[in-house]
Amino acid sequence: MPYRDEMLEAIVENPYYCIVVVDKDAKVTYLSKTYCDFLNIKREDALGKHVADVIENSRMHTVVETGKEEIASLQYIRGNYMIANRIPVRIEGEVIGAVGFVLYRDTKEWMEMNAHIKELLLQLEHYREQLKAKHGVTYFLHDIIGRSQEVEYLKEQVKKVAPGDVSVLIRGESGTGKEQFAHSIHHLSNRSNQPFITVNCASIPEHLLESELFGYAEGAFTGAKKGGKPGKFQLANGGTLFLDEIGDMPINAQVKILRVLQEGEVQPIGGVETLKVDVRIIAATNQPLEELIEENKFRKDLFYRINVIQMDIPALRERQEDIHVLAKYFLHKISVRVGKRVIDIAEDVLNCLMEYDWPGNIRELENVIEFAVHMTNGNCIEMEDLPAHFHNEVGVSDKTSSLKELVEKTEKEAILKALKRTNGDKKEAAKLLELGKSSLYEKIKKYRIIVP
Ligand SMILES: Nc1ncnc2c1ncn2[C@@H]1O[C@H](COP(=O)(O)OP(=O)(O)OP(=O)(O)O)[C@@H](O)[C@H]1O
Repeated sequence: MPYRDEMLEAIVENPYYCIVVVDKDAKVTYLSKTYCDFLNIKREDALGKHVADVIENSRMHTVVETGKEEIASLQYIRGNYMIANRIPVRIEGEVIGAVGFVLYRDTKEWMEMNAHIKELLLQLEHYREQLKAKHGVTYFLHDIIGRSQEVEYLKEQVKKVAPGDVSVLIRGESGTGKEQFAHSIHHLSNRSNQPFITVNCASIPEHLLESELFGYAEGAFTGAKKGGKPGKFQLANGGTLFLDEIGDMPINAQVKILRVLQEGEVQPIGGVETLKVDVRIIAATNQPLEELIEENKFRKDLFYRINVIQMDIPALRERQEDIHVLAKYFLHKISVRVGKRVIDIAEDVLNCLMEYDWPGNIRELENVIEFAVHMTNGNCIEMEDLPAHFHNEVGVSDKTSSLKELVEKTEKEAILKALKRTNGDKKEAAKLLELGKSSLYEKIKKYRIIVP
C-alpha cells in the first residue's frame, strides 16, 4: 500500500475515534473498525444501508439534506449519550455526502477527558464561593466587560472613588450592571476584607423593611426570634451596605436610615441600647429621584446624603460598541458552563444584536445568548437560534418606535404567562423568566399588571 494510503488508514482506523461516511443518499460507504465494534455490527452488513438503519438516532442524513455541520452534538446511542461531529462533504459547492466522528463514546469518557479542566473550573468556583460567603462579593473590576468610552470612564471612576468612604449613588436602567459596579467599588476599597451586604428595598415588604435594616431585640414582637436578630446595618459593620432600588424605600424607613447615617448608630426595634455602626453606603436606582422628591416620595436630605458621587451607567443601546464583546464574553462563559462547544456568532446575528433596543440591557443579552447556546446544533450561533422576537418578521432590524412597542408587548405577555403558571408567585415567575426579582417588580409596575 502506498505511504499516503497507509497513513490515511492509520488515521481513520485509530482505536479512539468512531468514523462513519455516507453518500448523498445517506447510505453508509465507510464505517471504521472501532465504530463497528462499538455498534457490534459487521462492516459488510452496514455498507450500502441507510445510515438511520445502522446507527441509532443518527442525524447524518439530516446533515446531507441541510448541508449544515453539527458540532459537539449529543446523540443517545446504546443506552448512553455520546458526542459527535457531523460534517457535510462538498465538491464544487454541492453536497456529495457527509462524514461523522464520534468524539467521545459516552459522556463519562468526555468528562474524564475534560477532568483536568473541570477540576480547575471547580477550584475557581470553590474559591469564588468562599469569597462570596465571607464577604458577599462576587464581581471584580475585571469582570466588567466593555470597550466603549463610557465603560472605560466608569472603570476609572470606580478606581478613583473606591478608596474613600464616600457614598456613591449608581443610576441606570435595570440590568445595566449597577450591582456589579457596586461590588467592584467595595472590592477596591479599604473595606474589601469586610462584608458587602445587599438590601433590595423593592422586594422587602414595607412592614419588614425596618427589622431587616435595623434588626430587633428579643421579645420585640410576637414571633420574634430568641436572642433577637441583627439588621443589615450591623451585618455590614466595617464594610459596605448596598441599598438597591433605593427609590422604592418607604418614607418612614428613609427617615430612620438618614438618622443612622448621621449619627453612626442603630437602635434595633424593641431595643433600648443603641449600637455603633460604621458602614459605607452605595445606593442604586433606576427611578428619577428628583421627581420623587418633588412628589414628596423621597427625602431631599437623604438624597444629598447618598448622592455625594453619582455614577450613571448608560443603557446598552447607548453603547453599542459593547454589544459584540459582551455577546462573545457570554458565549464563552455559557458554553463552558453548559459543556457545549459553541465558539462563534454569525455576522448577521451580530448585526441583529446591534440593531436591537435591549430594554432589559446586559441581563437580557446574557439570557438571549444562553437561549441560543441551548438551541444551536452547530458551533456557531445562527439567526434561527435566537428567540422568536429577533426574527425579521417582527421587524427587529428596522429601528422604529413600533419595535419598542412590540418588545414591550411580548415582555408583558411573557410576564403574564409566567405569573399565571406560578399562580401569582412572583419569586417563582422571576426564576422562570430568568429575571432578577427587582426587575420583575419593576416591569409589573411598568405594565400595570394585576397579579392573579
Ligand atoms: N459590563 C458587564 N460585563 C459583564 N457582565 C455584566 C456587565 N454588566 C452587567 N453584567 C451582567 O448582567 C447581569 C445584570 O447586572 P446587575 O445585576 O449588576 O444589573 P443591575 O443594574 O443591578 O440590575 P437591576 O437594576 O435589575 O438589579 C449580571 O449577570 C451581570 O453579571
